[in-house]
Amino acid sequence: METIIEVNNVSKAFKDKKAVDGVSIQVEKGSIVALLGPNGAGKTTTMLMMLGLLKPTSGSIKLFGQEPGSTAASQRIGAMLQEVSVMDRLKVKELIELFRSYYPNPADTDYLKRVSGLQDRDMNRYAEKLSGGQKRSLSYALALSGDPDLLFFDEPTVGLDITARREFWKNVKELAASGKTILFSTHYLQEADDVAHRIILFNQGKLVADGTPQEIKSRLLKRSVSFIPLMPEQELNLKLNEMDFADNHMQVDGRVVLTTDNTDHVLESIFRHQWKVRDIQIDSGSLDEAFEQLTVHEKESIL
Ligand SMILES: Nc1ncnc2c1ncn2[C@@H]1O[C@H](COP(=O)(O)OP(=O)(O)OP(=O)(O)O)[C@@H](O)[C@H]1O
Repeated sequence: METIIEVNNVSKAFKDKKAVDGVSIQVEKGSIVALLGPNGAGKTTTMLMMLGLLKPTSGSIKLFGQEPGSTAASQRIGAMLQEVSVMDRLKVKELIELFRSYYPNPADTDYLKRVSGLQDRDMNRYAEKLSGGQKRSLSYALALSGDPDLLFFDEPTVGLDITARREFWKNVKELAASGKTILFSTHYLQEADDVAHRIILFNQGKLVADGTPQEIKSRLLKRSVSFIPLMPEQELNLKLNEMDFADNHMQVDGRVVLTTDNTDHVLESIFRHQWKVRDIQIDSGSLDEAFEQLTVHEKESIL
């Protein structure tokens, strides 16, 4: 596997505020990686350092083995950042041609039009006259204009309607399947889960989890086993206190609910010790709730 991005113990401080704190990341060719985290977690700052637009306070970053910001690295990357700022007094087609001219092997203009959803009529409009959604389409076309090997998208779907969002991710998956590497930031676990091969979870400048969506979800998700008890209160309490595999238990609407990492162990224990219960159910907690809880706890790590 070819390593495309290498981030080694990088920190970034703004005055006395540590925006990014000791982050290390390696990204392999052809992967789609989500930087996930709440507002202010350090995702954009990390991305700007990878792009060479901000210098780390400490640590090092390499793209394709080169310094971020170097010509060798810049010619192989494209980016769509949160702030869509386009040059005034240039028409859409002029901007696209200008960007294409920066790269040794630019993408075909018709391809850029097609994947970005820009219409023929948009090509002769001044960029500053475009709607918010159209500016984003232009920004996407510009990010792809150099046919880059590595793409950065900072919250790319904010403001897009459902159809545009679906189209965007379909195209991103095709890009990855053709060998491009994609890094995007998002606030939404669901979006990261739907699209990314790997999720890197940020909180308060730190990397708090890194794994496949399945791994991240199984770490975030607490499951529960619940049942209606058919034994006296005293016996039930005794049994609950002896149960090793549950993190905690509570009673809700006549049901006993045991929260656990391992429902198999809890079930096995219930059957082995012949608990008198009925209507056993297994449930998953809400992913969004778990994610929210994880990211509000300062410095908590699930690595
Ligand atoms: N230029 C700057 N000067 C001072 N502080 C900054 C600067 N840029 C970012 N920060 C601070 O660094 C922290 C991380 O910000 P960053 O924009 O990287 O987070 P984020 O995860 O991208 O958040 P969001 O999802 O809201 O974009 C925040 O506390 C932010 O206020």
